[in-house]
Amino acid sequence: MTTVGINGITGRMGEAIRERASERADVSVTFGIAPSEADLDVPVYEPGEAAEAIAEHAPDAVIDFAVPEGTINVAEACAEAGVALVVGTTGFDDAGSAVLDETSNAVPVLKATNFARGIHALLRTLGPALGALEEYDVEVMETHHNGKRDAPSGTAKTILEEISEYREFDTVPGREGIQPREDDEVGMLVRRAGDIRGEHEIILAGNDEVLSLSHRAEDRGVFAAGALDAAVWLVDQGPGRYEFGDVIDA
Ligand SMILES: NC(=O)C1=CN([C@@H]2O[C@H](COP(=O)(O)OP(=O)(O)OC[C@H]3O[C@@H](n4cnc5c(N)ncnc54)[C@H](OP(=O)(O)O)[C@@H]3O)[C@@H](O)[C@H]2O)C=CC1
Ligand SMILES: O=C(O)C1=N[C@H](C(=O)O)C[C@H](O)C1
Repeated sequence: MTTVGINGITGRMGEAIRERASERADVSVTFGIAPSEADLDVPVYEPGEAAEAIAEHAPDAVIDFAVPEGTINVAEACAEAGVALVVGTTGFDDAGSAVLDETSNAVPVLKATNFARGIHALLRTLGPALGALEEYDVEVMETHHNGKRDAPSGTAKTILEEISEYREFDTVPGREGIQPREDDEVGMLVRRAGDIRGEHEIILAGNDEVLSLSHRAEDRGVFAAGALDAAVWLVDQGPGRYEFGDVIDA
């Protein structure tokens, strides 16, 4: 049995993880961290009490779906206590990413911008598609619920990074006015509406044909399941940085 604490336990993903974990026998949520008070079936600590919470519950791992400053706070506590860290939070700046690198010198850290297995299958099809359609224009679009803070999504940034393995381009965030498309650009379109869980689409368009690669998460349970799988796998690894692909390939 893998025991985990959730950083951001009162959020949309915190709730989805608690729900998914309650259906599994291999993992148990023993506490959470969030700024607001909450009456849950596990104790909830304030971010300033992260070290105390970890010392008291001695979890095998912490799963983090919060905000970047909250991730940094809990990462430091995990490094100090020797606890594995799964990071789902998106929107880090370079300094935040450096803290995760530093944390991984002490403990195993697995960060993924998307814990849906379908997204990883999509990412793996992207290279061959770009290789086969070298002259085609590429555009990326993501759509999320109206409560999402960061844009473009972490997954969209991962998709752009993957494209950059195959092409040199400038990312153009939407277009306005007179702005004809250049050959070496990728448009990055962002939509926020309703309670859409998360949609990503890449089009490769030539003359007279369009290849569309798309993924739609229909329930946050799909991210929660992946994050729990990642935690169960990560606790057996040594200090270092890991990706969700490592869990999928294991
Ligand atoms: N990698 C993936 O597969 C996925 C990643 N995400 C990412 O996860 C993150 C959270 O998403 P979502 O659950 O929708 O967001 P929510 O806004 O619903 O939840 C955020 C949670 O973080 C808590 N929080 C705020 N500040 C801190 C802090 N300093 N320390 C600890 N906890 C804090 C909030 O508490 P309070 O309510 O008290 O403010 C809340 O519990 C986002 O970055 C999102 O992009 C989301 C889905 C999938
Ligand atoms: O905030 C969300 O909801 C999501 N965030 C992740 C991202 O930024 O890519 C993953 C998923 O699309 C849902």
